[in-house]
Amino acid sequence: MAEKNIPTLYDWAGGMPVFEKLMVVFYRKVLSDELLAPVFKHMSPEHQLHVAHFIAEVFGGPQIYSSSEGSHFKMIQKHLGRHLTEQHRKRWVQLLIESADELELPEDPEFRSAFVAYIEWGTRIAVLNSRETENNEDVDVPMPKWGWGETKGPFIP
Ligand code: HEM
Repeated sequence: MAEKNIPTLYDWAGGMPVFEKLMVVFYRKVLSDELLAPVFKHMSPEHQLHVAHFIAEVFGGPQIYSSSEGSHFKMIQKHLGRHLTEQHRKRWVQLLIESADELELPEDPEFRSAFVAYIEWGTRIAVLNSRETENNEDVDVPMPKWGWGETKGPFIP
């Protein structure tokens, strides 16, 4: 397959409606989870939409989060001083994967490998940032970009 025809993870997942629905289902689970509910009880009404836009952008979607809602710097800022634990992180990952299954996001090994790799990376960064009280990043640090990685996808049956 010519490189220019390789879809982004965003397109392969089904575009923005899929990311927005994913976060609705995910935060419903989060708020009824006894470990995570206290962490998110003060989240803003826009939170789930912002996270949907953030992840969509990382996966090659439109620059909605970084152009009008926040920046990578601001996202880091939101995690500072929250003292997230490995237990929080693992539950977050588990609930997100369950939500992806429920919404029938693509199940092919290539997509799921790239998806989980980002979630694993992003949540570990969030935990590290949550131990800091100051943001040591550059204010204009670019958004992360995530592609197919080692699988060089997408899945071709
Ligand atoms: C890939 C991993 C993650 C991404 C991409 C991410 C993304 C974000 C973004 C974009 C915001 C800002 C939302 C806004 O502008 O309103 C945010 C805030 C926040 N995140 Fe994360 N996050 C991740 C992992 C985690 C984990 C593992 C936890 C805890 C278990 C967590 C807890 C929070 C909390 C508590 C806030 C602030 C909510 C509020 O009170 O408004 N995040 N995150």
